[in-house]
Parts: sequence; structure tokens; C-alpha cells
Amino acid sequence: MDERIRVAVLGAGGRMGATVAAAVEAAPDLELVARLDAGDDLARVAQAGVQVAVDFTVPAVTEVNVHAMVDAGVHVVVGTTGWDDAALARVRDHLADRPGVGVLVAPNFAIGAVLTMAFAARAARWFESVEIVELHHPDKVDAPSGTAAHTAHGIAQARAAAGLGPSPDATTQSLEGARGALVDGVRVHAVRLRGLTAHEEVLLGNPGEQLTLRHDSFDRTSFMPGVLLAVRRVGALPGLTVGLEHLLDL
Ligand SMILES: NC(=O)C1=CN([C@@H]2O[C@H](COP(=O)(O)OP(=O)(O)OC[C@H]3O[C@@H](n4cnc5c(N)ncnc54)[C@H](O)[C@@H]3O)[C@@H](O)[C@H]2O)C=CC1
Ligand SMILES: O=C(O)C1=N[C@H](C(=O)O)C[C@H](O)C1
Repeated sequence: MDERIRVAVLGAGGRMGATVAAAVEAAPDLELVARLDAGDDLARVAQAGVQVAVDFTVPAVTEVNVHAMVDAGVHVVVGTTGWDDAALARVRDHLADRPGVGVLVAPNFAIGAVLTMAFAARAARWFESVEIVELHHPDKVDAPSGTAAHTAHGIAQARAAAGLGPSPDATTQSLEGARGALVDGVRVHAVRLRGLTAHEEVLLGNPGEQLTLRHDSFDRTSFMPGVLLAVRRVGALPGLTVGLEHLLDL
């Protein structure tokens, strides 16, 4: 009997979807049984007997895809960005009615990026100032990046727990946006530049010192070990999991 996990890729025609499809095909314990892109009927997933769907589509459609997969009893690994607390809560509620189904949403599957986020949260309470710079290819449709938002969230939680207020800032902007966006009280700056793939810097400052945490994804293969790990594990993680860090024993 074939015990390989039956996988579908949603957004299979895209940059990440195509890379994921190739990685699944190359994995001996996984079987790619469906590739879907815009305009394809999601019912094909159930018809193909899919066990795990991987969604790398666009922020505007990812939530609809996830609810359709949950209705079909299919576990979902989501890399698409654009998720806010309200959307995550709707998925959590939906999963309460489907107790065996697991959904894992991760803003970044690169191991180094997940570690950067963890290190930033760990360091945050020791620094007076913190800002984030995310740098991406110019075809990216959203800003700030999901990774930067998740990084800011972790830092904000750590600062709040340590009783730290906002980073000091005496600047009055003469032009809206000059100081970036505030995400959970942390300044995030977004660079879009041809030649880049996906990069992040977390700048932590104290009087007389700076700690810079930087991660670079030079190629989309950097995300694949994390995606494949999630595909293999999501079936044993009922309910909603947010962030690959929960699978890495950090
Ligand atoms: N979590 C992570 O580690 C990573 C997340 N991302 C995120 O993944 C998403 C996709 O990124 P890229 O692949 O660069 O974008 P892309 O634009 O190359 O690919 C998106 C694909 O989704 C397809 N699509 C649109 N609507 C669809 C629908 N209703 N059903 C199925 N497919 C549909 C598009 O036709 C396109 O082929 C973005 O949100 C990006 O931020 C990207 C890299 C890593
Ligand atoms: O669009 C991208 O390319 C990426 N998107 C994700 C994000 O928004 O954080 C992950 C990574 O940065 C690449």
C-alpha cells in the first residue's frame, strides 16, 4: 500500500507554488496529486483524495481557500501572507467544528528567518530601541511583509512583559511614512528592490551599542525544508497553529 502523504499545491503557477510542487515531487514520502491555480475548481482537491493542501496564493484569496479545505477535511499548510487576528479567529472557530483537521499558518518557512524572529523576541527586553527593515523583490504585492509583522508582534509582547514603553523617538515627520509604519508599536520599513529575494534586519539599540539580526533568503529553496516539515506534521496538529517555531523545539 502507498503510504505517501497526498499533497495539493494551491497557487502552483506562482513563484513559491512552483518551488513547493518541485520539492514535494522530489520527496520520497510525499505524492503531489493536484496543482491548482487561479480559476481552478477547489473541488478537485477532494476528488484527488488530498490529505494536505499547501497554499501559496495571494492575500485576497487565501482565507477562502483555507475554509474550503477545512470543509473538505483536508489539512492545510499556509504560507500566504495577509492574515490578521480576525481572519485567524475565523479559522480557529471553523476548526472547532472539525476536530481532526489541522491548519498551520506561517509567515516564513525559512529556518533562519524563524530563528531571527525568536532571537529578536529574546533580545527585545534588553534594548531601549528597536526597528525592523524588511527588504524584498519588487513583485511582492503586500507590505509590510508577514515576517516583519510577526517579528514586530513577538518583540512587542516581550517589551510589554518587561514593562518597556515605546522606543524613544523625538522626530516629527514632515512627510507621512518617512518613519515607516507602526506595527504593534514597532517601526517597520519596507524596501522593494530588483535583485532582492526576501531579507530582514532587526536593529536593537542601547546607549553606545547596537545589535543587528539579519536574515537573507537568497533563493526560494530556503523555504522548502520548513514547508516539507509542516506538510509532514500538520496532520498530527489539530486546530490552528501560527508560526513554524512551534515545530522547531526552540
Ligand atoms: N511563508 C513563507 O515562507 C513565504 C510566503 N510567501 C508568500 O506567499 C504568497 C505567494 O508568493 P509568490 O509565490 O511570490 O506569489 P506569486 O504571485 O508568484 O504566486 C501567487 C499564485 O497564486 C495564484 N492564485 C491567485 N489566486 C488564486 C486562487 N484563487 N487559487 C489558486 N491560485 C491562485 C496566482 O495565479 C499565482 O500563480 C505571498 O503572500 C508571499 O508573501 C512567499 C515566500 C515565502
Ligand atoms: O513575498 C515574499 O517573497 C515573501 N513573503 C513572506 C512575507 O511577507 O514575510 C515571506 C518572505 O519574506 C518572502
